Amino acid sequence: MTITNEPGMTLCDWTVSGMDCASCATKVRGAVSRLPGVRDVEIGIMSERLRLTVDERLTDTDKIEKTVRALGYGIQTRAPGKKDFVIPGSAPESHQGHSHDAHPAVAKADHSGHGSPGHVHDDPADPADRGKAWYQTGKGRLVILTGLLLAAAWAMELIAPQIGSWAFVAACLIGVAPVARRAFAAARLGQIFTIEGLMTIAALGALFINAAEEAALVVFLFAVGEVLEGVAAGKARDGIRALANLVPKTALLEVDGVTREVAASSLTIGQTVLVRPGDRIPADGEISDGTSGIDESPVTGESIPRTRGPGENVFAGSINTEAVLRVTVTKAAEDNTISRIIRLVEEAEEARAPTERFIDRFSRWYMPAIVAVSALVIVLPPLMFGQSWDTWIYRGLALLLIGCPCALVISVPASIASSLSTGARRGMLMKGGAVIEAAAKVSHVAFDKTGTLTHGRPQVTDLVTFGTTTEAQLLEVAAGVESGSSHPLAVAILDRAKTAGVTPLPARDARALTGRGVEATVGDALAWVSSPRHASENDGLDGRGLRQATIFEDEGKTAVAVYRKGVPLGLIAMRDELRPDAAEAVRQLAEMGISSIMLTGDNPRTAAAIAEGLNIRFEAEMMPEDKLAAIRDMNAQGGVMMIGDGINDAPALKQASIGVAMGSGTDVALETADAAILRDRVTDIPAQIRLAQATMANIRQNVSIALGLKAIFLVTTVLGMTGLWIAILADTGATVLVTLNALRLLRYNPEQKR
Ligand SMILES: Nc1ncnc2c1ncn2[C@@H]1O[C@H](COP(=O)(O)OP(=O)(O)OP(=O)(O)O)[C@@H](O)[C@H]1O
Ligand SMILES: [Zn+2]
Repeated sequence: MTITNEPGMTLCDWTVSGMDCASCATKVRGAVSRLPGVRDVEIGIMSERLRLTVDERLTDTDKIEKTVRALGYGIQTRAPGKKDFVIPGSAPESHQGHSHDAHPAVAKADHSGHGSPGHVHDDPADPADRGKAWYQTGKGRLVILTGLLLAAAWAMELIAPQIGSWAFVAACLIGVAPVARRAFAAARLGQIFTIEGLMTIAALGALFINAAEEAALVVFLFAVGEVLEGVAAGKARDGIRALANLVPKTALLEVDGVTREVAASSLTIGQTVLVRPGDRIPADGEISDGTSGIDESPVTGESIPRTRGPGENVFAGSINTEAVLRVTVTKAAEDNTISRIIRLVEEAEEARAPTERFIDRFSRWYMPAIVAVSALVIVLPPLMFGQSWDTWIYRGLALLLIGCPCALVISVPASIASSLSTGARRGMLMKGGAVIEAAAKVSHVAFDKTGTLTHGRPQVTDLVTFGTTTEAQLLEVAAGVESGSSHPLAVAILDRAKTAGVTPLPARDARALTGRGVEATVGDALAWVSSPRHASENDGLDGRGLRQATIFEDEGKTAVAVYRKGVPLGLIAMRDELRPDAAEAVRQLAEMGISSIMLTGDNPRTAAAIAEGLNIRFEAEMMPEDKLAAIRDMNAQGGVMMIGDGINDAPALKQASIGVAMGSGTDVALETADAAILRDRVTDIPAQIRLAQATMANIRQNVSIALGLKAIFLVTTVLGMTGLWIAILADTGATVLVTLNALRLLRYNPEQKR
């Protein structure tokens, strides 16, 4: 679900730090959504991002900050230096002085969230605060508790059991205090069933029935769990952090021959930056001076550096490998390709998969249900069958701990986060869990021909002239008609005219005839460049010309006819080379049980010649609406993934279960598709499906681990076979296990066939 800015509503964008466990996100979401004026809350555990849609009833963002801080997490606005919250109708000045961005110091000092050892940025500046924060994180508590437990055990052995016992009580109370504080804060904000709450009740309850040793052990294990959860979550996040670190912070700005270092985020369009060999390029731009090898692997995943020279585009984050370059900035920092990719990956993490929504709903009643069952377990046997209270209180408390749905809730986002960073490293982007789920189930892949199976850069191969027309005259007219068009065929014709030194004739009223060609007025007559079939239907091509066109088409070339009203001028044949790995991609898909089809507007003979080399089914002479219908049919027979260049086949991409934009470089329409492939590799399509399948398998494993462990220990607890500390292990242990399993996806190589 994406949040849109409806009229009268505003979007707030925050970073929340310290959320390592899934119940954290649930807690923050629950508490914040209770604030008046908050309409919609999106939260990503892995991206640490909190986005809100609010209306005018929320008069001050301080409320959001306070709420999140009260729960024990750090919060910072997303766009430093930018006012990202304006209340409609209120005077902007009243908010200027009251900056929400000026809080980094406060945010830093307040990182008391549960276990966040992985965070570099949460070292509080003040030593006293640092000590406090350290204690409140699981890590600090763990060190202190370890000491206390050892001391208590030693006292019990060597001094007196009674003193040892008290030492355990003390350890338990010290350990549970910060947990209880968080539980209390959450309860005050309306979040009654939290893992901290259950923990506190279980620890105090164990003290109550004189199980101090075990209570202390439970508190200790909980701290262990928090530390491990923090480490694991930090690892899962690293992928995204690494992306964000790709863009250099500073740039060498050149003004009037003088260079000085400036913040990369301050660069504006049109400025010139100097990029030394070995440096990362600070902004998307065009090379104005110099030629060098550019390693784009950080952005597109393409590992072979390419030589780029003046006039060519480069991406922010790529590495200049050889020579000094001057680059003219063409995009502001937030519009850089890499920034768009990062935003996309972050948003992808927040877009919850259907499975995840189901689990969220499930956990909402699961926790209260377990609390109710625990209460019954405590009360019923002693009251009805006269059994011992202590036994059943103990079992009830253990059940409470099993009531934490953490492992289950984190199972899906952890897998998805790992999967997204694995994909992003290879230039494979998928917009969220729902897309991954759909991609894993795909049964058909439909390819557009140009720009996906082929390079999308056709070259003119043959010119045929009729009557007295010369090649120059033919090109003059054709280039004139095509001069307004950006169609790959038009580009090829204009290119050829240029190399032949022919100036296109001036043309006006150019009009695209979808799927057929272009018409325009050249001089005082209408002229066309169109498919042979369209031309022969309009007296632009005679039988002999049509036969010649057929010959070209059988060779896999695309022929277009050029003619004036009733006067055939000639034929232009063009060939678009197949991508070298297209056949391999189709073969891999077939191996995976997925059928491929090529949908093209080109004629059946050219299509057949191309399809033969690929071993792919095809449908030719398809108008855009035919493509839509074909995709709708395939949708009905199971999922279909449509691959296009994302520029002119947006409707078909939208119609498919998954639309994948493919193509390297600036033109990838990241925003229009569900997924994107940034490298020039068709085999990335089967790889992406493999990654999706591996992700879904990982999620299934995680859900089984989480539910399986809970189910087993639920039974053993009620039967009295396992106790409190096993219960806590079953919770935090499962969470850690699930996160570790998700991390395996970081090392998964989707390019390797299974
Ligand atoms: N600008 C143009 N100049 C000449 N012919 C054109 C032009 N645009 C379209 N045509 C004719 O229409 C046919 C179909 O074009 P269209 O752009 O609809 O195909 P497409 O389905 O996008 O192609 P592909 O499957 O190759 O990606 C082309 O093969 C060509 O014969
Ligand atoms: Zn938890």
